[in-house]
Amino acid sequence: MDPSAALHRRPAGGGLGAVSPALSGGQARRRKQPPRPADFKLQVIIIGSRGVGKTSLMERFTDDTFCEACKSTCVDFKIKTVELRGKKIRLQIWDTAGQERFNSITSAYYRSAKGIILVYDITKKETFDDLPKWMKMIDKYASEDAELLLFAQQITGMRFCEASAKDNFNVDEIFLKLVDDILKKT
Ligand SMILES: Nc1nc2c(ncn2[C@@H]2O[C@H](COP(=O)(O)OP(=O)(O)OP(=O)(O)O)[C@@H](O)[C@H]2O)c(=O)[nH]1
Repeated sequence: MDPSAALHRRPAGGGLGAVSPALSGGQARRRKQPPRPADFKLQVIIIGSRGVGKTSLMERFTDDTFCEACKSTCVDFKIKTVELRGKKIRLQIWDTAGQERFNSITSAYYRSAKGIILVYDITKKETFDDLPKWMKMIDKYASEDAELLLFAQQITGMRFCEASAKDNFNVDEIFLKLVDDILKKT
């Protein structure tokens, strides 16, 4: 089941904020309001070579945690809801494997992504040298209107962001910038 489906289910019989006429005023006031449903659901995918910090980036953003020795990922996702431009946006963030042998699995997640974060590690030149390979994957599998954000280095036509999942530096800003750019297009 798509885990995002539950969020869009409205309460039966009356929509947002409706209370049963059988409840007295006091009871109605005490009753917890259902959370406002999200205005948008967006999928963001994080790609890049092995060990560049994709999982760390996702976990810092979604759970505000940092793992010193993360296990290598195949595919995983986390949810985070953010508010931006007066809209509530439910982000489904997909963390993918850096290992090439998983490309046939991870490529299936590109198509539905509205935002792509391509990560490399400024201390590992080989992860920079791999960028053309990732760009080819994007060209081949991603939607043409997906917003792309390169994480750590200036490349013509893309924005530049440096961040650290460990020090919690710039992580929220990166995700919110990407979502803001997606919203501007909707
Ligand atoms: N010092 C430092 N280490 C980091 C940072 N981000 C991640 N790491 C470390 O780098 C290692 C790899 O991080 P991961 O988040 O697992 O990398 P990944 O890109 O998801 O790896 P794969 O799933 O194998 O592709 C881990 O040991 C992290 O603790 C950072 O900002 N600073």
